[in-house]
Amino acid sequence: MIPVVDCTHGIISQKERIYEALTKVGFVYLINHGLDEKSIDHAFSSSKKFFNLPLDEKQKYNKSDNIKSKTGYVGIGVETLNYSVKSTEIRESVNFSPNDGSGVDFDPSKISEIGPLMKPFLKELNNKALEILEALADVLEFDKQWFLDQHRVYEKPSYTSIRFLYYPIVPDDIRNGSERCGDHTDYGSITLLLQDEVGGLEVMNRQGEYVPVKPIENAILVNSGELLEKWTGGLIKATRHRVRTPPDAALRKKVRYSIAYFMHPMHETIVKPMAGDLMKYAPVKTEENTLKFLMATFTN
Ligand SMILES: O=C(O)CCC(=O)C(=O)O
Ligand SMILES: [Fe+2]
Repeated sequence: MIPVVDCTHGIISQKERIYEALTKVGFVYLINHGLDEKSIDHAFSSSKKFFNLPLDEKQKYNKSDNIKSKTGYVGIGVETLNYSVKSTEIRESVNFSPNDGSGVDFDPSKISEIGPLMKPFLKELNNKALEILEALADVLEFDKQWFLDQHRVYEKPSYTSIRFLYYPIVPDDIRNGSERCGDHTDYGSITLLLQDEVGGLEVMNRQGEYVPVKPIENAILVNSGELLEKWTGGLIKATRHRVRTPPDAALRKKVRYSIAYFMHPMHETIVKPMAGDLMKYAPVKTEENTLKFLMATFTN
């Protein structure tokens, strides 16, 4: 169901295929994307070391009560992505942002399990996300610089963040279809997801049915968020997705790790349709729009 695009000759050379996948499915797998595999392995092993710490150690890095901050450790039950249902989602995460403008300084290199290599990795992911956005601008016939100018996230505050996700074993008596991550769309511009081999991610098709996504080793799974849908007047889709425990009995006993890079425009950016149906969405200010989601999904 999810198109696989080989980027051996560069992201830009595959711009039409990437665009087409995001308009039809809202998700696309990129292989041979140029992101260093050693950096990916290192990121996963750091994540495992961190989540293996005792709970009280992890809680020292708790997300601040400042709702405007997206960074820090988020324990089980603190965040519910499907806020219309509010059942506990069995997931932990730890989040870092280049600059979320909250004034909360949460530096990954201060956690010895995560270490100093995380900053260059974040930058690599950021560059990859910018490359994808530039390719999309090209297909949409926007100014080549358009998306780049809205995502200067190292210079100005934004909700751009990297999120290490850990899904512990789900007890057998919990079966609600979205035990690990509730049904949602991402609310930024694009998300780059790296996942281990366990599986469980499901993406909604156009008939409204959930379809499992098969993990592909070292591939980047890209999906478009709400703001890209608005910017393109509905041409590019923000598709619903969730993470459930796999039905396979052996896999159900496995913990799962994934790493997501959420690219958001700068707080100050006003997003309004520039293609497709120009009347479909009212303009939104990025910071306020995202804050609305944070208030709905976090219990603190
Ligand atoms: O862990 C995953 O595979 C997906 C997580 C996700 O969709 C999210 O955090 O927005
Ligand atoms: Fe998501």
